[in-house]
Amino acid sequence: MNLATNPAVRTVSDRKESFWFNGDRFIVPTCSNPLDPYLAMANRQRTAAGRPVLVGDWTATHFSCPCCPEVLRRLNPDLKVIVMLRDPIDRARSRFIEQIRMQRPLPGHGNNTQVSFPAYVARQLPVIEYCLQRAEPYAPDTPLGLMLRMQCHMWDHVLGYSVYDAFLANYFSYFPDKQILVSYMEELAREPMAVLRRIEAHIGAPPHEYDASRVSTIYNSRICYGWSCAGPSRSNASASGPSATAPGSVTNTTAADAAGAAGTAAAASGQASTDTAATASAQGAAGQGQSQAQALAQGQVQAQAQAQAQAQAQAQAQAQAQGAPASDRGLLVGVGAEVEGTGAAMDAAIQRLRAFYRPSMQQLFAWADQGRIAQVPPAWRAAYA
Ligand SMILES: Nc1ncnc2c1ncn2[C@@H]1O[C@H](COP(=O)(O)OS(=O)(=O)O)[C@@H](OP(=O)(O)O)[C@H]1O
Repeated sequence: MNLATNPAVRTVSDRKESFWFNGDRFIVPTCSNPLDPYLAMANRQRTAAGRPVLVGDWTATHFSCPCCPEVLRRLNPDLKVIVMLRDPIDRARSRFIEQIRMQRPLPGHGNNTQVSFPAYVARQLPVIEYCLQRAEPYAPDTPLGLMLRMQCHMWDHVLGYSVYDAFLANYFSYFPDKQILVSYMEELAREPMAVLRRIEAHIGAPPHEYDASRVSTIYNSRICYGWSCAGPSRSNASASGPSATAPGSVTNTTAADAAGAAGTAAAASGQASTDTAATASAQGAAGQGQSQAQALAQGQVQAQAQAQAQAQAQAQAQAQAQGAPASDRGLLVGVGAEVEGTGAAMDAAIQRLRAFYRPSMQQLFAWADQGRIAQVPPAWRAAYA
C-alpha cells in the first residue's frame, strides 16, 4: 500500500480492499456483483485526483478466487496484475494465528479456536488430500481439472491458499505472462524500495520518493493486527530476539496512515474507464533466509511468545490511548506457544506441509526457470527440493 502514496496511483475504494468480487468472508466466490458500480468507483477516484491516475485494488483474496481473473479481464484486458507470494508454510501459519487472534472461525472447526497449528494441520490436510484424490481423474491441465483443484484448496484459506501454482495457473490462463508480476515477501522484507521500483515499472507509474519510514514499516503483523500499530520492517528491525519486530519499537499510526501499509500485493492498470486494476496476493512475509517455522523448531518459541505478548500489550495500550476504534486496536486474543505449535508435533506438521506443498513449489521453480515468473528466493529451493 505504500504504492498508493505515489501521486500517480489511487485505490479503487476508500478502503485498502474493495472486496467487490468475492467478499472478505469465505463464501464460494461467484464474482456476481455488477461491474458498473465498481467502474463508477474507479471513475470517482480519477475525478477526485483531477489528473490521469492508475487505479488499483489491493487484496489477498483475489488470488484464490477462481472467477476473479475472468471478471478482471472483462473489466480491463490490459490489467497489470501483481502477485506477492511468501513461503507457503509461513503464510499458512500467519493466517492461522491471525484467525485465532481475531477469533474468526477456522475452516472445518466451527467456532472452536482452541486448536494448535499442528492439530489443525493433522485434521485439515487429509481432507484436502482426499478432495485432490477425488479430482485426480480430471487432467490438471484442463480447465475442469484446474477448477476442481482450486475447489479443493480454496475452502481452506489457512492451508489451501498457499497452493500457489493452481491459482497462478488460473491467472496465466486469462492474462499474458508479461501482465503478471510475481514478487516475493521475502524480498519486500529485505529490500522494500527495490520491490516498489519493480512494481512501478510494471504498472507504468513514475518513480516516487516514498516516505522512507513508511516503506520500512510493517503493518498488520501478528504483533498487532489492524492498522493502528506497526513496527519496523525485518530489514531494519533491531535484533532484539527471535521476533522480527522489536517489541519496544511498536508505533502507532493514525487511521489515515492505513493507506500506507505494505504487505499486501497490489495491481494497477491503464487509464480508460474500464482500466480499473485488481490484485492478487498471498499474505505475509518471512524472515530473511531462515523461515519462521525453522526458527520455531529451534526452540525459540518461548522467547518469541514473550516478546509478542509485550509488544501486543504496548501496542494495544497505545492504540487505546489514541482512541482508535476497537477493531483497529490490534490483535484481540493472545496466542501462546501451545497454539503456535512446538516440539515434535510442530516438526511433524512442518514436514507434512513441506511434502504437501512440494509439487506446487516445484511448478513455481519450473516457471521461474522458464522466465515466466521472477526467480524465487533461494531458501525456497532448499526447503522444497
Ligand atoms: N513490509 C513487510 N515486510 C515483511 N512482512 C510484512 C510486511 N508487511 C506485512 N508483513 C507481514 O505480512 C503479514 C500480513 O499480511 P497482509 O497484510 O497481507 O495480511 S492481510 O491479508 O491483509 O490480512 C504479517 O505476517 P505475520 O506477522 O507473520 O502474521 C506481517 O507481519
